[in-house]
Amino acid sequence: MISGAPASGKGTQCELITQKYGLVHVAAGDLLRAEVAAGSENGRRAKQFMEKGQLVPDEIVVMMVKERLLRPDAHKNGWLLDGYPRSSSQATALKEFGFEPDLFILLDVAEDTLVERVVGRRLDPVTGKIYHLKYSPPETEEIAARLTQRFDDTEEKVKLRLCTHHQNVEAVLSMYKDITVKVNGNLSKNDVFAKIDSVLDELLEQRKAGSGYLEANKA
Ligand SMILES: Nc1ncnc2c1ncn2[C@@H]1O[C@H](COP(=O)(O)OP(=O)(O)O)[C@@H](O)[C@H]1O
Repeated sequence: MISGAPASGKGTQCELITQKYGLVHVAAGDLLRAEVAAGSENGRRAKQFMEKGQLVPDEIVVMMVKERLLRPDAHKNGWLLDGYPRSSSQATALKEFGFEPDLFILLDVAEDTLVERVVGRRLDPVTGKIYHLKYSPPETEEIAARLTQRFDDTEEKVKLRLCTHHQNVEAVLSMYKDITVKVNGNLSKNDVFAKIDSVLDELLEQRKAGSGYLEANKA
């Protein structure tokens, strides 16, 4: 699981993590935006909350995330949950569905950095890649020309989302304190990934050693 304030770098780090570890990236925000784009009833309802930077009601988000996690690819390759859970009720629902995370990564970023990142954030609708006009500019003019901005990526709206984040983050953290790794998200995206990569690598080593132990015991 990866968590953090709006624009703390969750989506950017998920791109790098899934490239290296082959996990299925399940981002609640992306699932919701897909429903909004599809014009579904859930999407129409969700947009009302998203525009105010408020959490979309559990009865929409929880089922959406659960169905995605139950798909074979997530079961086979493992999942990287991004932007969920954002409340204790969402964390409890996940546990009741039998989904237990191995690691909870919390990206920690200074507030003024977050606002600057949001205002400059752009998305490539063709590849889904995340860019920043100043810190991670598009590689080509062609990409630059088609970049879009999220409807909730304005200075006024990110302040609302930050408020929502601060209201909920402690309750969620308290449920994963034994597996939480806090990562300094103010660094460059590659330096942040280097830290996350070393933690994941160590976890895999432990897992292998552990299974080796179990195998040895069976023999
Ligand atoms: N787990 C969630 N529960 C409820 N609403 C959510 C959840 N994740 C995302 N949302 C809604 O979608 C919006 C965008 O979320 P996201 O794409 O994760 O962006 P960010 O992390 O930058 O806020 C949030 O402001 C909120 O309205």
